[in-house]
Amino acid sequence: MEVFPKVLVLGLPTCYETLQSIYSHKFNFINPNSSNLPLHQFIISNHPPSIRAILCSVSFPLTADFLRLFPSLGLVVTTSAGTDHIDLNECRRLRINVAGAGGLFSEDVADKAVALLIDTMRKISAADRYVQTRNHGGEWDFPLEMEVFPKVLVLGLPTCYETLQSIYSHKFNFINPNSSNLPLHQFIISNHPPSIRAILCSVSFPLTADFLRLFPSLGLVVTTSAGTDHIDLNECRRLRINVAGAGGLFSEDVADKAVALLIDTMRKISAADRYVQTRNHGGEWDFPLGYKISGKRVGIVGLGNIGMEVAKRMESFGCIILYHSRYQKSSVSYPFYSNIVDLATNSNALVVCCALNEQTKHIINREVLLALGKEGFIVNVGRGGLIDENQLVKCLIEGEIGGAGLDVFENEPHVPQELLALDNVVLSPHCAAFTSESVMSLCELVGGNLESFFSNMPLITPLKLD
Ligand SMILES: O=CC(=O)O
Repeated sequence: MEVFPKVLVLGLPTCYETLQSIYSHKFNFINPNSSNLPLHQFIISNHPPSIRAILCSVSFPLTADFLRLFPSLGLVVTTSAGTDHIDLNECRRLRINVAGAGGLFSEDVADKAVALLIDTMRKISAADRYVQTRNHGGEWDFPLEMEVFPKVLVLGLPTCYETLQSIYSHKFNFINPNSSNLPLHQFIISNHPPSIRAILCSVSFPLTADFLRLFPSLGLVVTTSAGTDHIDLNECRRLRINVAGAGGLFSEDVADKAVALLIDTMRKISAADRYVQTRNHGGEWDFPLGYKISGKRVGIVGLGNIGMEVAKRMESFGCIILYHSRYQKSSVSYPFYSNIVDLATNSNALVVCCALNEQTKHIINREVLLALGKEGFIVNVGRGGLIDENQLVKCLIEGEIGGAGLDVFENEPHVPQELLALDNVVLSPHCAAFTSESVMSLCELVGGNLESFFSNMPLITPLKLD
């Protein structure tokens, strides 16, 4: 055999066994794997100056030092298309020829690339594992979502979510903790928090600083509300997380609801309904009188978009509008009260529709309620925390104010039990913003903000954070 040229085999190429069976009558393959000697000793024992060719796979790095062990080396043949495991500069310097697999594998590698892509996007292997390992007999519940869609974590199950999901699930991979039995924290961990770049939330989920910090790649919070008091905006600013809200989308709907609550409490609409529904004697009607709307002085707390819409509506009922706001507005002629107790003293009804923040928390306290008086009414469509709820309940029970229409509460979804027994109170489950129409518009707005964010375009309703 010594007459056949020596070929040193390194990294045991996949094709070696076949190659050997075909070519061993032409080449003397020197294979370190067939020996127990350490590689270096094996090479020395095979007289390196007699080796003129090396056959190698990608798994063996042919370094300059290694190549220099073979003073007669004239050829390196690698069984790969790539040659990054070979010091080509040294080959050039030592005039060693190099032969690779060229384009031999292109079609096979391309086939595999396509297979991997389809497998990851269509979850072929995951589906196989699912069928192999699932050991219960229930319905198939293999997820459709393709991981290539950007993930959007959904928190507080926004009212518009079902519609949004039906319209946008071909664009976003909505991750909804309510669809899982895992506790929230565990659900989040199982969804790889660094892969989550957007959160969609409702007012009912407090986005605290600690929570936001769970997501190192978070770039967007979209809330389905106009109010943003449930979000730590300072932390969003610090972490450079964009925030998009509903903007003025709901102003008319919320104003309609405020007017409805005011008229309901003053004219006792819900109470009248209860009276007719539950009265079980056949005698005369003896339902108590309500109050005329026209001519009443309506004090608006917070003359923003919603406040302006309430003012417009109540003016058309013949009411006189007064207001309290952070600043006096030069664009309106309604009397401005910088002191809210003075506003209450001069109003028959207060409609609370400002944002909740450190300055406005409990802006309606006992003093304001007493100033409003025994025939005064209050409506809250802002946030529960704007009113000191304990004091409100007390004043209602003690007859210190005439009645209240409440869409919001301090500790939602908790509603103080005492309120349920009162006939001069109208209650609503924080839904002033939502109508069939506004929910459709909200879906478009939320979807538009998500699309803008993921295509690096400006948000439609960005919140100014600085
Ligand atoms: O309360 C609802 C909202 O802020 O939009």
